[in-house]
Amino acid sequence: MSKLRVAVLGAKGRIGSEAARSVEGADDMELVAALDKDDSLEALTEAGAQVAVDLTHPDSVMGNLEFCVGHGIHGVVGTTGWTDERFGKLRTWLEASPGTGVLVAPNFSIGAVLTMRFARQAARFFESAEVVELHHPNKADAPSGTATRTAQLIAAARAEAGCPAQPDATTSALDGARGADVDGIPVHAVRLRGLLAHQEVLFGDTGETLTIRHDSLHHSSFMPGILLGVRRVTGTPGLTVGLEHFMDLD
Ligand SMILES: NC(=O)C1=CN([C@@H]2O[C@H](COP(=O)(O)OP(=O)(O)OC[C@H]3O[C@@H](n4cnc5c(N)ncnc54)[C@H](OP(=O)(O)O)[C@@H]3O)[C@@H](O)[C@H]2O)C=CC1
Ligand SMILES: O=C(O)C1=N[C@H](C(=O)O)C[C@H](O)C1
Repeated sequence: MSKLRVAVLGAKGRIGSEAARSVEGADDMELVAALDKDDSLEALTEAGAQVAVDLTHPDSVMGNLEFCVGHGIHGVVGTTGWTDERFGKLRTWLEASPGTGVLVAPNFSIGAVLTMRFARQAARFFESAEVVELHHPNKADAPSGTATRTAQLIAAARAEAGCPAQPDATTSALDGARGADVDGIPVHAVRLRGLLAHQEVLFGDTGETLTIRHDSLHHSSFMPGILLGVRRVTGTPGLTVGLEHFMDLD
């Protein structure tokens, strides 16, 4: 069987360089392009790339995707910075390119995906919920894409179950002391040398708390998820948000 022709965008970056090595090491894939900032996207079509893995920067990802989708190249996207407006644009491009698929995954690590799933399950049983994400200090965005998604999932599960707003008697606070408000869930971002990517989801109710913690200790934690995304996206036209849709969890 012929190998999947895969390109990596952001191939000199922390995660992109690891992804390029993983694609090269996969028996069913061929790394046909490894591009970084200022490289021409035309190299993707010249190389006949079928899938582009984007691990670049929130400022770059939309331009890359407009090109890829416009040329029928499937996308596997780990880059953060997603908003409803950005998803809207991507959907429009995909509608004009039927057959092309894009996976946007806030986190490719299996443990982080499961953390989000468990947090969603737990959300309706506790009065209070907060998210703390901890990352290396070179990270451009805060809060992390994973923490934002986790908070959105918790908030949606609580709304669906008819949970009231959570208690918080704060009437005076320094700016930022209660974190960012993501759909009513406080999200706190720590940036600390020595860390990679970590998250705690805290739930509390009368007399008990539940903490779900996940730690990515090396960029290798994201690789099985990226390779899974590449294998599945070619048969999944349109937009898929979250690796869980490719993990047969239900
Ligand atoms: N979903 C997931 O599981 C994960 C997602 N991420 C996300 O991936 C992104 C990258 O993270 P990280 O590797 O730490 O960041 P890095 O800054 O180490 O790497 C990004 C690389 O992309 C390059 N780049 C910027 N613009 C373009 C462009 N238009 N085309 C090609 N390359 C470009 C950068 O070049 P230059 O430095 O010159 O700007 C840099 O080499 C972030 O958004 C991060 O949050 C990270 C880990 C896991
Ligand atoms: O920038 C990172 O490093 C990471 N970014 C992603 C995010 O913002 O959630 C995924 C992971 O946390 C690593």
